[in-house]
Amino acid sequence: MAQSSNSPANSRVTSFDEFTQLADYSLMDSLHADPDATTDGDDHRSRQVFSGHFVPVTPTPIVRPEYVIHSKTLFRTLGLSDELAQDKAFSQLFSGDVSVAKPPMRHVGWATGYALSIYGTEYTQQCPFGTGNGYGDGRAISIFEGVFNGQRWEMQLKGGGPTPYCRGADGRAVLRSSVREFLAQEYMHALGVPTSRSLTLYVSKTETVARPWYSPESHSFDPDIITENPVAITTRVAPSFLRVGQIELFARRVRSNAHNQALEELHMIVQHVIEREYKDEIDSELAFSDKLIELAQLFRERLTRLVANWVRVGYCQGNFNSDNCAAGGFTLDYGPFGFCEVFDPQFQPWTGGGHHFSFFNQPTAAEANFHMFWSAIRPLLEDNQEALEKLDEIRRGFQNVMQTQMQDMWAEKLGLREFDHALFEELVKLMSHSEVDYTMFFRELSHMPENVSALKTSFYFETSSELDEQWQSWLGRWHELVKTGSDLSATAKKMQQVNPKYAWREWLIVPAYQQATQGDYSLIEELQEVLSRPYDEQSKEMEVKYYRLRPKEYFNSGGVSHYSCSS
Ligand SMILES: Nc1ncnc2c1ncn2[C@@H]1O[C@H](COP(=O)(O)OP(=O)(O)OP(=O)(O)O)[C@@H](O)[C@H]1O
Ligand SMILES: [Mg+2]
Repeated sequence: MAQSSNSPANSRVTSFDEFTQLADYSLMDSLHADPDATTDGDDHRSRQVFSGHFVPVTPTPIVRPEYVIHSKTLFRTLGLSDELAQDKAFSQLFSGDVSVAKPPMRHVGWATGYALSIYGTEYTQQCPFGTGNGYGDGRAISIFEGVFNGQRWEMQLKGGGPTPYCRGADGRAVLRSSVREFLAQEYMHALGVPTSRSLTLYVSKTETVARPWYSPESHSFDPDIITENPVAITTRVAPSFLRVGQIELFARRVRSNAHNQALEELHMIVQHVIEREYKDEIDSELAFSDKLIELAQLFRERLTRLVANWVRVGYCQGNFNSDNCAAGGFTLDYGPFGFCEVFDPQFQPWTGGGHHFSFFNQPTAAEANFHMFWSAIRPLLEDNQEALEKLDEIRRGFQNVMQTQMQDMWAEKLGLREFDHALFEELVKLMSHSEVDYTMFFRELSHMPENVSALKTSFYFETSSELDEQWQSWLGRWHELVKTGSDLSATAKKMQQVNPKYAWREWLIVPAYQQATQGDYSLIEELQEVLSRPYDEQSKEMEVKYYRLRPKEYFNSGGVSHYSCSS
């Protein structure tokens, strides 16, 4: 990738001063700031934001911050030395105190507004003003945009205090959800699934907020107690945090003729999406209408591939609304997520999510988001019938492309050259009947067993001899098909590269954030380590500890098998 002309090469950044030198706001400066905002960003009250692409706002630092963890992997990618994570000024900055910033870095961060569509239906009720003008980053504040080794990244605090979009809430995130988000982002990256990344995590030693949650050993569906939780700030990093909902917000303003710059602001934000997320793939010489066609094509490709990847690794985004759908086609918002343990196509860990966002419904949820994206960029082509037709064709083709991505993914997971419909249908039935552990089952299958007995370590349910026979015959047919590919050991090896050994198991994450509340971060570190190499066999000790079926007591267990989004 080309080195940006005004950024120094940063082979290794060892000091805070060097870090701040990498700030570069040239792209975001091309956008409109909210004309009603104070320039020093100190207005944190919930209010309507009528125009502009972002609101300058300062974060509110957490009180007495303490370092918990940083991502060594991401630090390496960015060229930051590990020591920086515990540097005084760096720690202050990423626990919300932007006053330490030195030019060219700025003392003010920014939050963005976005619209919300749930499963393709537009909502404004979530906005306290009923207009949609008060909905957006309520507790996410970007504080840095810069170029690291030629690549542009944005850094965003989550839990950095209220913004005008806070809707009267505290703008905070609790330690529990911050630990989950921190670990899950890096786990997804290690699995090879496009995602926002984790930079750092700091917790307050004294500041707490109250949230509904589950009492110990609760079987309640909804939270049954209110608990005080330490507040924390995780910083996430991505090429941008532009969401489908953001493009929608500007398109809605065009439709309602909200102000006379509405169409221009929509144009600008879409141009910005191209610049930030698709620059390397879209020829800058193309006419804008052709760029839009390319953008739609590329986003469809990324989104369908993303969702196929989610299903491959057992990930469920329990609230896949357009405001949680990154325009760059990567995973965003690790609140209502979970990973499927006991195989269930309708798995949905988030109690507020409903069936439509369950595990196997994700392709349909993605299509609804793509639909909103398509209808949001359409006004930009209104005077170009030919381009509109091309765009509509891309929209119509979503389902086919999605299906192909899913079938290719299943074929890969099963070590087959081609997807086999009958074999797959039968497998889904058997996996459901035997209540298999999704991750362990495919991992065991990657060792090419001839006999069903070898798969039973992944079963939660004692199978009948009849079911065993069905498995045996399925295995026979599978082996026949596998044989038509390359040699068995090469296939096994390939399968082990798409079927992870180490899964996200919520009951193994819970103790990590609980111990962190007591100031012990060792389990978080251990999890970071195990989850950074999910396809490797790792040590016997790690296998015994982490390659395990979920124990009985964690079924139907509030905060473990299901949870509300009290984050
Ligand atoms: N404690 C809070 N204070 C202010 N706003 C909040 C708070 N919790 C959630 N929100 C806002 O409510 C909306 C819905 O919450 P949701 O859980 O999807 O988001 P999130 O997890 O905070 O954000 P993101 O999508 O940025 O990861 C978001 O716009 C979010 O900014
Ligand atoms: Mg969200």
